[in-house]
Amino acid sequence: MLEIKGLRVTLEEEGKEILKGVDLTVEAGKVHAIMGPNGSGKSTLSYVLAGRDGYEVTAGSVTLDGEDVLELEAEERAAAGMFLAFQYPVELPGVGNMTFLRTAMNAQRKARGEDEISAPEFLKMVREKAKALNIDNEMLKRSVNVGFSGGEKKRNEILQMAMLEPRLCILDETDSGLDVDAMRLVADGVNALRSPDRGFLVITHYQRLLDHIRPDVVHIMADGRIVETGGPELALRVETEGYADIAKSVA
Ligand SMILES: Nc1ncnc2c1ncn2[C@@H]1O[C@H](COP(=O)(O)OP(=O)(O)OP(=O)(O)O)[C@@H](O)[C@H]1O
Repeated sequence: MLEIKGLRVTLEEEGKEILKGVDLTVEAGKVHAIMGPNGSGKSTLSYVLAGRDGYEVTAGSVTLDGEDVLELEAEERAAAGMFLAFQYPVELPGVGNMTFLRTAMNAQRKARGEDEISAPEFLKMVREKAKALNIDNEMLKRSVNVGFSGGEKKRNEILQMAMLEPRLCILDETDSGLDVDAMRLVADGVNALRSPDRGFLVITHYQRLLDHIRPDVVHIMADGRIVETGGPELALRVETEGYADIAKSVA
């Protein structure tokens, strides 16, 4: 489904190379996790996939179901079914959470040539999904993420993901700053979305999220490359050995 080949990326302003040849394939129905030391390029990879400005792709390719992702604008990527839950969700003062969700859903439906979702259908869906994530009606009425606690912002990201039902979900450190109960809710939200035609790329530092979201494949990124790939046991190895020992065993 998602195929990344030899991806090299530099920062536009400084010309510093961050990604140094990333190869990664995420199949439909699979959950891939990426772990790795601070500064190894994990967030950069997610930003480049989402189409954020400021990065220059100097080599390699990214395709989603055979379509060249790098040629698409950020909103076209979303319409193609990519969703990114950010490490630092943005606040949108003056934009109501419900209005935002409905507008985003309808923009995607329009791009796919589908009819807009009706108000009653939308309300039913958002209430149901918000309830599962312990997001109350008052939070749905507030401006997007404004004054939300860190954990509330992360749960709100998962609500967006649940409403948009993307083909490829990318979660960038969605577990950071979550208390144990909130992490469970986030993990349950992700697990509820698992399906044979949906793929996940989960960036995380902690094994504990992966205890709840059982990944099919775990990758270790170091210095802008995927240096090791394995099953869930690789995440456990990181927990006990740390990255330095794994990097040594790879070198
Ligand atoms: N806009 C920027 N300006 C300067 N340096 C940057 C910028 N964006 C990324 N970098 C650098 O690129 C490297 C990779 O950063 P990135 O955020 O992708 O790492 P990460 O693996 O996600 O780290 P962490 O685990 O700490 O979140 C770091 O050294 C970072 O300082």
